[in-house]
Amino acid sequence: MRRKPMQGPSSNVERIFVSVRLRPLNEKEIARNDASDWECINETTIIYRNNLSVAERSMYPTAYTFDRVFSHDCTTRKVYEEGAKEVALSVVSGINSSVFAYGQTSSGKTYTMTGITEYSMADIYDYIDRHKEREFILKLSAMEIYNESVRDLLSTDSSPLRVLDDPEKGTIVEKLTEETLKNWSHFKELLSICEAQRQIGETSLNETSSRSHQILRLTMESSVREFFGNGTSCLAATVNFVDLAGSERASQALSAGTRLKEGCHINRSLLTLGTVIRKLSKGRSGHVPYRDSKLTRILQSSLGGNARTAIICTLSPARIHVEQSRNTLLFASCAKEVATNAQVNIVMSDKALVKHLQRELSRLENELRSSGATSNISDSAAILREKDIEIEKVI
Ligand SMILES: Nc1ncnc2c1ncn2[C@@H]1O[C@H](COP(=O)(O)OP(=O)(O)OP(=O)(O)O)[C@@H](O)[C@H]1O
Repeated sequence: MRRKPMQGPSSNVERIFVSVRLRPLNEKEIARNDASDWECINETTIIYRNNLSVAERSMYPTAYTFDRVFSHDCTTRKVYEEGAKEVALSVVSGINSSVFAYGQTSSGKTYTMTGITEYSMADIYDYIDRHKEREFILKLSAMEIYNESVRDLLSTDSSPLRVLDDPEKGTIVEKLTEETLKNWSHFKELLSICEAQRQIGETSLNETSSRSHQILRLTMESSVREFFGNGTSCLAATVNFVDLAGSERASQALSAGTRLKEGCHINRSLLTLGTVIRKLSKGRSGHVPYRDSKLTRILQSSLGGNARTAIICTLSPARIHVEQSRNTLLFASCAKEVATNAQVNIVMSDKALVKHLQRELSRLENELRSSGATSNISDSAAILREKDIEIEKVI
């Protein structure tokens, strides 16, 4: 069955929802007597508490405001409820969405995204339970971008996958496994496969530091049960859960050899992500270099395209990381200026499309008859001819 995505009636320009999550000092930092320099003073503002020198004061702000900030004692449940849920659950209404975690190594990206992915999935299953009148199909794929090469996290074959441009679907990852989810435990089983496959490296900053970008992608299709499989139209959308690798400089992680090479690639992808976000934050004029990295190519529609997007920027409170924390907040400040334009995605089967076009055809015929006007007759006849040709093409 050839399927044609159609734009739904609702289209919605909105900004990326940006939040900041401050983690508590960890045991090592406490043992080192590290000071905690950042404080969330209300639900939207985070401040730098340490005294700035005169020179610093002219260079750095002391207060930063976002859609939401989460202090060190906030639970991941709260971060999900107030920083990601609305965006992630758009998928049930046929709207593409993405939730990203951005921040330096050991700032809490994986900690945050693991919780958010599970809470979102639990809510999606809950939604399915409450909508017995609809039939749902959930498909999961998972990929890792490591040293600018894309790997399937649901396959034991670790050969790199090609990223291609498809005229209908946009950027696609060739041969990426897409598992149809049977139930919650199947989902958990697939998650543990991903976890085992993900490249784990050890750096001086975070003992289980992830050196790769991970994208978990859930595709959800749904249609009214009565008409399911009858060539009717359905809602279809994807939600991406993106756990980025650490944004720190390779040198700060005392990297060498392999780690250094990884660091460069990680930074190249994140550098491009930063450039794309910076360009988009200044409006849409000029070239946006999505194609300069695999990460931005694959996530292009989530960055200023047909998707709702939430970014959670994770922050270490320790004084030693102040430079990285400021970089993260700078990225977050740019991201909150970026607008996306999410639409409801209705996928039509050929049969449904023919029906839709036939209805359109008779609507135009009626309009033509009732108007009785002669001046527009040739235009209208041309439109009808076009519709006829379209119908012939899909039959
Ligand atoms: N908000 C938090 N509360 C308690 N512990 C946290 C919090 N955030 C992170 N941690 C702990 O800090 C450590 C580092 O977190 P995590 O692995 O999520 O960092 P990361 O940003 O994903 O790092 P990397 O980029 O290296 O993957 C983990 O042991 C995690 O359990």
